[in-house]
Amino acid sequence: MTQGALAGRLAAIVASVERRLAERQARRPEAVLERAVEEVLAREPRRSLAAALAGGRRRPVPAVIAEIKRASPAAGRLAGAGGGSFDPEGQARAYVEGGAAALSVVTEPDHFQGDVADLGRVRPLGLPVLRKDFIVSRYQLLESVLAGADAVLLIARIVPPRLLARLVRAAEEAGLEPFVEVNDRRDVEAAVAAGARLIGVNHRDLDTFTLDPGRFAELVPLLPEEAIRVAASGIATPQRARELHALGADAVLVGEALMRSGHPAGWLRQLAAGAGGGAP
Ligand SMILES: O=C(O)c1ccccc1NCC(=O)[C@H](O)[C@H](O)COP(=O)(O)O
Repeated sequence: MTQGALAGRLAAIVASVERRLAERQARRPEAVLERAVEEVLAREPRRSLAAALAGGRRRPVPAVIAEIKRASPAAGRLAGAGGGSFDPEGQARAYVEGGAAALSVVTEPDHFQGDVADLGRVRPLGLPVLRKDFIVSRYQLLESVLAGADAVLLIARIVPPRLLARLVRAAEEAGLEPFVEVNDRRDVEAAVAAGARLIGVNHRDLDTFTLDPGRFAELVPLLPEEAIRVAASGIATPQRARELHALGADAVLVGEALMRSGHPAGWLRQLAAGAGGGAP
């Protein structure tokens, strides 16, 4: 189903996603989800992530997709790291107060301690909600609508180009906006061929989980002018977000720095004020 040549750690993540997916598919047929999706979309139209980020290059500061990430393979536990329990809605409210344009929620449970129910917990706050997971099938797209997502991450690295194109179309047909993440030139070609409008350049190497801070600058000239360009991962300070904006990012996607910050609204306001500097 997915890319045959996935390396060790990424392959392990995708394998556990596929195992859980097969269990859910066996319990609940896709046709049942399809009917439920129609009802949800009739009741609750989706919000546009693209509209929230469009034109970011021409604004004084980039739009921010602020992420709820409970843990990650690279960083370990991030939510409630100080010992307290984690309140995803409270965290998202701080992002809204700080002026975030959209919310991202990492939902993968085994390696990121994610919870798909967080999508529904933050949806009432009114911003477009991006589901970040390892999507390899249409079934997960339907689940994403039902859980409260407006947009879904599609990682070019983990699926062959033809499946990527099918998932982009299937996401749109399900009422979702596809956000295609790229790591290298080959991924960019696949994203463009798939018709992606929202493209995220991830600084994190998905095989080694190490960060390559030069990746956005390297790949941005290959992105179509009309694409909405997002720089993602390893953005530790407002100053770094401004540098990526100067390189042509409409938006930045920030997870760990906001999760670790004692004052995420302040972090975001510092970016909006153009103050830059270290992490608040
Ligand atoms: O975060 C990880 O360690 C990770 C490892 C393997 C695949 C994906 C991973 N992260 C998903 C993301 O895309 C990031 O959460 C997102 O770009 C935010 O990055 P950061 O600001 O560095 O938390």
